Amino acid sequence: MGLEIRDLSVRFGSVPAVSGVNLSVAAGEVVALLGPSGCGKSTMLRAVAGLEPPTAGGVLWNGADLGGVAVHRRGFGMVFQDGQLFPHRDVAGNVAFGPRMRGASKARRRERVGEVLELVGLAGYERRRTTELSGGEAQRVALARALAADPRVLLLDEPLAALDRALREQLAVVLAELLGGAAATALVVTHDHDEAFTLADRVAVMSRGRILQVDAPSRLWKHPADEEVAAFLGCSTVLSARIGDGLARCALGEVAVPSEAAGAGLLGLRATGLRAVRFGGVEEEPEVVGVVRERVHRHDHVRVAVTVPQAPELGRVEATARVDDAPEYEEKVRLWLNPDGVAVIG
Ligand SMILES: Nc1ncnc2c1ncn2[C@@H]1O[C@H](COP(=O)(O)OP(=O)(O)OP(=O)(O)O)[C@@H](O)[C@H]1O
Repeated sequence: MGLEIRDLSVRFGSVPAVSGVNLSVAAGEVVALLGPSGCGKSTMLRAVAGLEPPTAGGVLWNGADLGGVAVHRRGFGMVFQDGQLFPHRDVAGNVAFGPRMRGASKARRRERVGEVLELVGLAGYERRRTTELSGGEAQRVALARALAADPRVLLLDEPLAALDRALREQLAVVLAELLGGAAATALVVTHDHDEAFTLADRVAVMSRGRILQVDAPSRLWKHPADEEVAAFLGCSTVLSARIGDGLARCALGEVAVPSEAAGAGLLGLRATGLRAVRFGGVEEEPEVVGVVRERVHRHDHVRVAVTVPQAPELGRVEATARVDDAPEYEEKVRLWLNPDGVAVIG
């Protein structure tokens, strides 16, 4: 029950934007569609809303096919990147739109507007003009407007993308709480990993019109289904390993893995999965040594690329070092694997 997307395809002329996608969103569940630009996320959301006719397949709500059901009769609420508030109405006028369309009394509308503005943290904003709101406030009003109509499903298309990074991170947490608190059923399109992982119960990774994997964030992070998903989730190095007893052994050493898997496997390493530490030649040479070939200062760490003399086949491998003791260019460093940045592929 809930929302079901079944064998959905949408073509634009010769462009297959969405190709045979299956996905279900249970009542009260938040699912994020995550993928690079042009992979078909927005088209899929628009097809669910009824704004884009499917070439094949369809969308069901609680088992009933929505094929012939017009956009405004689907009972879905939409929020876009730029809010699209009605400029000639104040905040209350925008938020009351849904309840007014459904014939709610004036008193009930006022009550509902107060409730949802409170929910999005904008109590008292009723009479504000939409042109005088900050970007973050405008998006919260857009969300309030969608929520006020008591939608069966919220469809959010990059709801925070127009905001600056700090505000985006802050509002993602607010939105996650809000969706959870309202037990909302939602499908959220985003190209931002952190946003998807913050908001969603499950994340669907899309590429070229298809869904590659749908899983809970923690599972997706530790067990990407294949190398493409792993690369998309930031694994810049893939290397073979022997896995057993909760340990993976590879050319860069040993690391704890949560995998039940045993035998030959593939590890995906994010830069945070490999730490580069100076040893200055004072101590005995460590087991796994890298030579720094590139270094870039990032906000809270130094990103280095190293070559590993004992595993030249890996080429340059990304690793992280501490800001306050960052190795120099060409310096030899001790390498160790950090389980937080290591995924078991497949
Ligand atoms: N109205 C349209 N007419 C023709 N082609 C379209 C149309 N809308 C989208 N496309 C094409 O369909 C594909 C998927 O586009 P879509 O906007 O769904 O991707 P997206 O993943 O949402 O990308 P972004 O993150 O950049 O918004 C792209 O190749 C795009 O160029």
